[in-house]
Amino acid sequence: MADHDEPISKDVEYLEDDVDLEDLEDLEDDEDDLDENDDDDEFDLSGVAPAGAFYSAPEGFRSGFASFVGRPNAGKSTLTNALVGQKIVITSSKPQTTRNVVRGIVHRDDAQLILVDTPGLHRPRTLLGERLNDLVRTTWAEVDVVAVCFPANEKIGPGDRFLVTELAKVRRTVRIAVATKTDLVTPEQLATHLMDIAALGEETSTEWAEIVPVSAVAGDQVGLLADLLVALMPEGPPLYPDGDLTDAPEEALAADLIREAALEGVRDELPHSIAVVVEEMGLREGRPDDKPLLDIVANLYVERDSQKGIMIGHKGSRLRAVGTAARTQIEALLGTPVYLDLQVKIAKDWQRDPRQLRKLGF
Ligand SMILES: Nc1nc2c(ncn2[C@@H]2O[C@H](COP(=O)(O)OP(=O)(O)OP(=O)(O)O)[C@@H](O)[C@H]2O)c(=O)[nH]1
Repeated sequence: MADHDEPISKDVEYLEDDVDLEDLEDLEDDEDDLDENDDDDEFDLSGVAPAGAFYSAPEGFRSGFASFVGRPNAGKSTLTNALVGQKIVITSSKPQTTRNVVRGIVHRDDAQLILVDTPGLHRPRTLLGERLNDLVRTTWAEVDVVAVCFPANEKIGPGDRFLVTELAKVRRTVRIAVATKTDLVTPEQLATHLMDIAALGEETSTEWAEIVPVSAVAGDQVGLLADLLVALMPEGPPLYPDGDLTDAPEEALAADLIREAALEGVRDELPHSIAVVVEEMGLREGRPDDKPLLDIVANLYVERDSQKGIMIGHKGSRLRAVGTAARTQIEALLGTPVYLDLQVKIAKDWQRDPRQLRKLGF
């Protein structure tokens, strides 16, 4: 009988704690060394312009940060992609697949809008859940505008109320409401939805600076939403070079795309058990300039042996399909042919283990 694991990975590996105190102390020593060098001309920065001064801006230029929030599946990632005009944030029909804060950048003649895509806020059940909620609140306090997404095809419910109430605790940040997926409802249903959003605002003492209906899929009102967001940004120079679409490291984008591919067709608890870490990424040496090849070595972590079997599939068929789908997406994003070495590993109960969470980047 064939061993299903055979072509992919023979051994079951557990994560090791590879950050130890000694490493941290070494780092502190290095910082001391730098301090001692303060007088050295070697660190002369006089020729370097201050941050923001690299990019000149016309009068009245605006720049700032906006974050889309909302219940899982509300359409936040799809909207970010529609605004930026290129696929940079993973979208999936499974809830809560967006873990990283990935920014999309909208470049316009009059403004630069930096979109921060956060995970959904939810009642925490695990340590991971708590950390994610902290991350969300920190993001809310730092951005210029928080845009709460309410899918038009779903009734406003306790989850939305919880989120808007939590958001009300963050002072200063401007709030707007976005009614998403308007292509899925009739004008009458949309009108009711918009009134429900207004009522929720009153109930939670939230002042919506705008209430905007959009459909990212139909491309309806996406431009208007961009205009409204820009109008709410402070005046200031562009913060990123022209042409940058995201400042997330390419490793994180690749890891997201692998996770997205792995999530296709799996159910129940498994989506929450998957984490992807890109271990290595680099252009293969010795290739002709016109035929580059990007090598990516990635590990897909699950929590249990049974899940590993599901991920790998019969004779490795599922993992191969995931690898091919992910590779195609990464190639499209980065514009370089990719060789993807993908292995499935077990990190036992990683969602509940602080050491493992750190190792996996949370
Ligand atoms: N019909 C329609 N579907 C949409 C629209 N926007 C998003 N969707 C679909 O809704 C689902 C969820 O969209 P996402 O953008 O991944 O939602 P999200 O809010 O980022 O989800 P999480 O990351 O799980 O919080 C996907 O299947 C999208 O294709 C829209 O404007 N119209």
